[in-house]
Amino acid sequence: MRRKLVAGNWKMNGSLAANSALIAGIKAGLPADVCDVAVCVPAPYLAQVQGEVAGSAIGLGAQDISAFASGAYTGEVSAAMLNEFACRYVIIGHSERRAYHGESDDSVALKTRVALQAGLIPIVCVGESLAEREAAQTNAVVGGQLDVVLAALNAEDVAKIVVAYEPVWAIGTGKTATPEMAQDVHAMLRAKLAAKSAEAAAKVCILYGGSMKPDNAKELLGMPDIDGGLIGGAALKPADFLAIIQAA
Ligand SMILES: O=C(CO)COP(=O)(O)O
Repeated sequence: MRRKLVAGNWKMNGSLAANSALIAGIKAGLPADVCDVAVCVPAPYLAQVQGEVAGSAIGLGAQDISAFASGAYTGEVSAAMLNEFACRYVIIGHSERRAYHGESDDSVALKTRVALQAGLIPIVCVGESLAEREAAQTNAVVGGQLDVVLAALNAEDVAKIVVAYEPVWAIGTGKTATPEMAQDVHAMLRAKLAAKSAEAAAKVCILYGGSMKPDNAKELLGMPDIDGGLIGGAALKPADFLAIIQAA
């Protein structure tokens, strides 16, 4: 049985004061040992949040990682730097990075390898646009995105990744995939993992992301191949984030 993971993606939100209040609120209501919990925070706040989650069950994550180890890469944050702040997770290939920062499938695959080599757990994001869904391209697009990552990994490494299915049209829009729609894609992704390694497919958490809220979390998380959530807006409100954790 896979342990569920509920991860908050704070995106480019927060401030020193708001982060403290948010973490304090989550810690105050965090149920004991329900599921794995993480917050993926903007890089400048890694040190702050590392201190504030220390000793709690909340894991720390980053939102991107450099494909390079060090040197003349202005604006980049390396795996070694993430490790210095005790990051456990790193989001890779979020659709916002693919759309606004030219992140390609090949770069996502490379960054996934870099994260694994550094002992970080990559949360590899895949997802289709509305136009692609309407053109019945969902499985081809989403499956193709995962294929590029899987081609870059051996079976042992595949078992260490987390996959997040985030339909682009559901992110921040209030429109959620129905549990059945999400389950169909998750099952397709699980089959791709299984083609690489049955053992890995049984272990890998496949998260759903895209307007997951307290009122739809239970149904989504009740599907056989939905192993948790990658939460945007609702992760910025302690009560909502805690309700999703409770639903898991
Ligand atoms: O992009 C997401 C998480 O990475 C989802 O964002 P929302 O939960 O705000 O739709």
